[in-house]
Amino acid sequence: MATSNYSRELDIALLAVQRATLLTKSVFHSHAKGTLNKSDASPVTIGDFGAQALIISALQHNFPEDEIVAEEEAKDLRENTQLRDTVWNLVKDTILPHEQSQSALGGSLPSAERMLDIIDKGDSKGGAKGRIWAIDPIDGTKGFLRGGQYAVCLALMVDGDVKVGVLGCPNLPVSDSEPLSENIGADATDDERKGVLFSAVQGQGAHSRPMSTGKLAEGQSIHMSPLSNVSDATFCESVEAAHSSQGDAANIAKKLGITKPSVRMDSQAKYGSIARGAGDLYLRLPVRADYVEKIWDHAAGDLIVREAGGEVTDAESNRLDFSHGRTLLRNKGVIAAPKSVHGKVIEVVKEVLGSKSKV
Ligand SMILES: Nc1ncnc2c1ncn2[C@@H]1O[C@H](COP(=O)(O)O)[C@@H](OP(=O)(O)O)[C@H]1O
Ligand SMILES: [Mg+2]
Repeated sequence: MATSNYSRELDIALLAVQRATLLTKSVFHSHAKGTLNKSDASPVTIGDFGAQALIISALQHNFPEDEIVAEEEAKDLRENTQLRDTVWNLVKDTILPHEQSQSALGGSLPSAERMLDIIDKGDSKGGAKGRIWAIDPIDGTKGFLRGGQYAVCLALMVDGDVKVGVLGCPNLPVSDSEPLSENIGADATDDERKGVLFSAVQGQGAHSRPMSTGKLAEGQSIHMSPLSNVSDATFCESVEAAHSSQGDAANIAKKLGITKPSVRMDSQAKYGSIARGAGDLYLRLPVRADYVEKIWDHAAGDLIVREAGGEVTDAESNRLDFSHGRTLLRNKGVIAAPKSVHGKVIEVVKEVLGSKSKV
């Protein structure tokens, strides 16, 4: 088979994520304005289903043979017609303003029933063979609900290896050079300086572009910060203490000589932020030994950081392995850092986590 540069996959993924992100934003605003009161469902439920439907419909139109691993299934919508109709009304009204994108994405979805079937196409078991897309329609549920950071995430894996990754981050600054503020996780009232799409293709670098409502601009190349001294690092972690041990992260930071407070934000916006050099490290440290990470929470971010010149591994320094189904069965935790300091960070991570297991 001829080698692919994945340019068509990237174009479709960017348009699909742009359209889905616009839908999630409109759900958030309608909810905030009280115009979504016909349903009792949470706005995140509505946004999740709607975004997943839009992305899968674009993928099915363009790549009908590909498999899809997505977070949601349509069961709840089949049982609740009011919820189904709320989602359907949003999905059928979410269009991109320029003609060309509409036809590239296959136009509008034909009916509410068909929308449910499309949502259920995300039930692939994943695995080590073939072309498989991973979708998280709203990553950072908690961030979305509080008006903070969240991301619409899409990645293409081929034989278990991530080839294309796109993250739609509507509440991050447009500018790659804006440093991370401590309250970025909470204070994200959107204005025209917010909203960014990150993307990467294996071997072709990572890029960012504004999340416009119209035709997308050319991507700007992004890079991890050229950090030579790890003690100068700004590190990112989850807002949710249940998702990543903030105590372990604080111990690790202290041992590395880091004095700046951590920047807490929800979702894969953390991967995008360090890939553009706005922050330096992303530490995700297991809280519960039995929790297994999901591939849709990491596939796009993993490629974007690595293509920006960073290294992404688990807490034991193994690469994230996307070839074992819907979860990262073989990995515990995530450590993402510029190549220059990743080894040093891992050394300290092992020291801190290792000393805990001996207690
Ligand atoms: N105990 C746990 N440990 C680690 N991650 C968890 C977790 N419980 C849920 N998650 C995942 O953490 C994701 C959010 O990551 P973050 O904390 O970086 O914002 C959630 O994605 P969703 O928000 O899409 O459900 C969910 O899949
Ligand atoms: Mg998620």
